Amino acid sequence: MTLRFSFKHQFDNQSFVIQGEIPSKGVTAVFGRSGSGKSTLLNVLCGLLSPDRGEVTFKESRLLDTEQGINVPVWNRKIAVVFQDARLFPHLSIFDNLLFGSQSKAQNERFKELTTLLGISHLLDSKPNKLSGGERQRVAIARALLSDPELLLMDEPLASLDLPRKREVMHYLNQLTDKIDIPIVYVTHSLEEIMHLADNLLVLETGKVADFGTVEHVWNGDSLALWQEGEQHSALLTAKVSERHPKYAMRKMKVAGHALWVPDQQFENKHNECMRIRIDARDVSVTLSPVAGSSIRNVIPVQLIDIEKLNDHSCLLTLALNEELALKSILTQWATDELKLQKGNRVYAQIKGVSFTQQNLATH
Ligand SMILES: Nc1ncnc2c1ncn2[C@@H]1O[C@H](COP(=O)(O)OP(=O)(O)OP(=O)(O)O)[C@@H](O)[C@H]1O
Repeated sequence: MTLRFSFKHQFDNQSFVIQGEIPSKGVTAVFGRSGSGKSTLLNVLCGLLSPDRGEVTFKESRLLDTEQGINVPVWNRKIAVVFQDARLFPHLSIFDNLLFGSQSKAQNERFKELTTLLGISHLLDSKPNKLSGGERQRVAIARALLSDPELLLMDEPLASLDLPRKREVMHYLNQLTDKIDIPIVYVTHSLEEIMHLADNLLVLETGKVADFGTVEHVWNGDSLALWQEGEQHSALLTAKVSERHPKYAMRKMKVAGHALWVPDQQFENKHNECMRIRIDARDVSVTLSPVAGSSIRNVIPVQLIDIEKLNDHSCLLTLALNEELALKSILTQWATDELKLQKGNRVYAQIKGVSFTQQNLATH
């Protein structure tokens, strides 16, 4: 673990007792309801807020220790922050914005690498007002990284963009996070961003850490239940890209020793790579035996390990693929009764092909 924090702070109407550790690699998403303390945590990490009591240690050096009177100022922490709005200087070109406050020279390899990775090389002579919101945000990310930080904090960097722009910047961020080797702490309200970008997930609830772990672990646990109400339940699994179907444009994905067939989408170069796959509970149905003559290609033997009543008419089933991984399925109470489903039953999960859209697969 590279970044450790433990602090207490009291605002007029809200107290925070937040402690945790963030690994030295990858993207750690910070998620939680409005007011749960996400920005407060970021502000303490970068030094914009001095908490009442606490400590922050980064790579064994103390950035904050209220007992010892240590509080390294923002500009000496080697931490860069990207905010929701790009905060570019309107009168400067993109080139000058990028070099503002940076040690790097334009010829510098790093400059070339970052502007290429973020797809902004062709924008260097423009002024910020000529750029789209997504492009401005990509410039802001490049500028943050050109200050050679050892830690990057991002506070809802996509929140002010419309959906197509969000996806555009997410695509660039995805490539970037594979290439840069500093840890990123990424505040977001979006499960889609988490699925596509994050390795770890820290969930805050009313000023406290409610959960922390790999994205898959936290996603499939209970702490995201508020965000996955009713029809929105899903399971997030890791799948290995395997062979293409000899006749049809379908690709085999291996999940927990089972094969899932999904529409083949730009997977040629990804053989044997792992991807994330989100399977929505509404796309999973249950049969007591494999049905002959069904149109559904994906039929997997599972064990029913939990039945939860969602409302008057539907139930949420948890279907174990193995000891660690499970699918979720939403069935009507009627079907659950008629099939006499009970915990422990061995049944078959049928997964509809519609579950495998581009949005449900992440090259993470
Ligand atoms: N400077 C401040 N002065 C007084 N109270 C504050 C201050 N900053 C934050 N708070 C309080 O702390 C709470 C948590 O704020 P914070 O910005 O950390 O939440 P958040 O999880 O980032 O919320 P959001 O998702 O809405 O940005 C706020 O609801 C507010 O009540």
